[in-house]
Amino acid sequence: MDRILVLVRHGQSEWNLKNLFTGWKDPGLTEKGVEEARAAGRSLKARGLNFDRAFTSNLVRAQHTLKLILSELGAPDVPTARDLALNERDYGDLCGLNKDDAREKWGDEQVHLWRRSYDVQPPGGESLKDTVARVLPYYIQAILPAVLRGERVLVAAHGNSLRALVMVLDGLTPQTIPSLELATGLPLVYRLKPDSTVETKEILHP
Ligand SMILES: O=C(O)[C@@H](CO)OP(=O)(O)O
Repeated sequence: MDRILVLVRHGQSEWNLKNLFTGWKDPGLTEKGVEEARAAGRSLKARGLNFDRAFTSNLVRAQHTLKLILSELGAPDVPTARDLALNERDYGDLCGLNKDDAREKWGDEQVHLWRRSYDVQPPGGESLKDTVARVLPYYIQAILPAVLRGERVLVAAHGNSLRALVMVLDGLTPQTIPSLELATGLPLVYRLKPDSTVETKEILHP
């Protein structure tokens, strides 16, 4: 039985392009983001992958990415669940600020801690640890059972909600997680063992 789990970060958003902290704000994809999502669909197709079930967040950039991928695969009607458990990390008071302006104001090191550390919370927002605490229960209750039933599952979500998931899947630690960056629109293809650990992982480049 195949236990396929594919994770894709949404394509470039309007606020990624403007270099703004985004979090739970809801900008759409740029033209480049649309093209990245289509390219992700094409690489999944070229790899012979199709899906029985999909999961996404309640933010449009992830939903639109999923829609474009499924349309490239010629499978627009794959049953899809949307849940805010998969939303981007809430960046709190940083939302809408330019990341370079934030570095000028608070320094590179502090901004890096807010963006990439495991447990430093941005003001009013969620740390990655907080994000893991909502993504992981949803993964265990909703996503993993489908994968273990043999359904091929696609998850279209966000940089930090997926870093939370990859941290668990890849067994990364609070010390090693800061160096994990997920590119927009690059599918991570996991094949799981029956005990839900990772058998193989592959990154699909266009
Ligand atoms: O702004 C955000 O919400 C995220 C993702 O774009 O940014 P970062 O990569 O800094 O965590």
